[in-house]
Amino acid sequence: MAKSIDVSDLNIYYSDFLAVENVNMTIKARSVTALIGPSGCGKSTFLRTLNRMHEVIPGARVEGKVAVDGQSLYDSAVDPVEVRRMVGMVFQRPNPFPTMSIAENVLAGLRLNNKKLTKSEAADVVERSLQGANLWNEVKDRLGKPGMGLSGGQQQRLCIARAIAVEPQVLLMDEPCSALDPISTSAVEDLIHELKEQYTIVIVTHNMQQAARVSEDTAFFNLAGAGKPGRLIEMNPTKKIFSVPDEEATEAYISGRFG
Ligand SMILES: Nc1ncnc2c1ncn2[C@@H]1O[C@H](COP(=O)(O)OP(=O)(O)OP(=O)(O)O)[C@@H](O)[C@H]1O
Repeated sequence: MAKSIDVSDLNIYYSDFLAVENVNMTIKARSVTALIGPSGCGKSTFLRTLNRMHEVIPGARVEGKVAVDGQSLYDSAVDPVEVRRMVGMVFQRPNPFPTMSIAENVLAGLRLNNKKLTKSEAADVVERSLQGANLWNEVKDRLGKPGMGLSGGQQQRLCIARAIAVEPQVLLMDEPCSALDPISTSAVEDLIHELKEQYTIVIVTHNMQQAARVSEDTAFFNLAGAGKPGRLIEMNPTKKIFSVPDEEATEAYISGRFG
């Protein structure tokens, strides 16, 4: 089941550097939320706190709370590995495992979680995940061939298949189309539309048309100045952000006056 995310009073640090300050935000279940804002305002940093990938960087830490359906992710009893299973991630550049076949790539996350599967269970997961990522018809006759042999857009959908194979509830996407051509971008955007029936999706994008096309809600982050922390300026329904935003800074950014 897709889950909602509540962020309260979140401060995000790299050692002593406060990169993002005081974020309060509610992300709706089964919906797409876009994070936009100028370079360096902390969109990717914030995104990585939603599945505890931030703390993988030495010295990186957070203060405050992130709760997924009421469960606080940073409680001491919570296993970060389980968090990352529940909250999957797709990166900017497609990153299939180079030595693995298409099918092995889809199964890689399950294998990492030590899940034992029979041959027929594995075949089911591969088919269901590739169907879910709108890639099945294109690859069903070459599942044993290397994942790296696919086009960039196909590789990104393979990475999405790999992410959904472990049945997460939330999918984080960090500029998932920035390395893709317009046709592949459109395929991934169509897929995002379908995936939101089942998953809560948070997507970082530099492309404002893309935010407008794919998301229900948009959060605009900004920087008060060089060396200052990023802040959430405004979060609202995407239609409102792109027509009558509450804040002048949002208006200036979306109309291309800065950023
Ligand atoms: N590994 C790191 N160590 C130290 N500082 C970092 C690290 N990663 C990011 N930062 C800093 O944190 C701030 C936010 O960076 P982040 O990459 O989250 O911004 P962004 O909005 O995603 O930018 P872009 O749109 O350019 O990808 C920046 O000042 C950046 O220099």
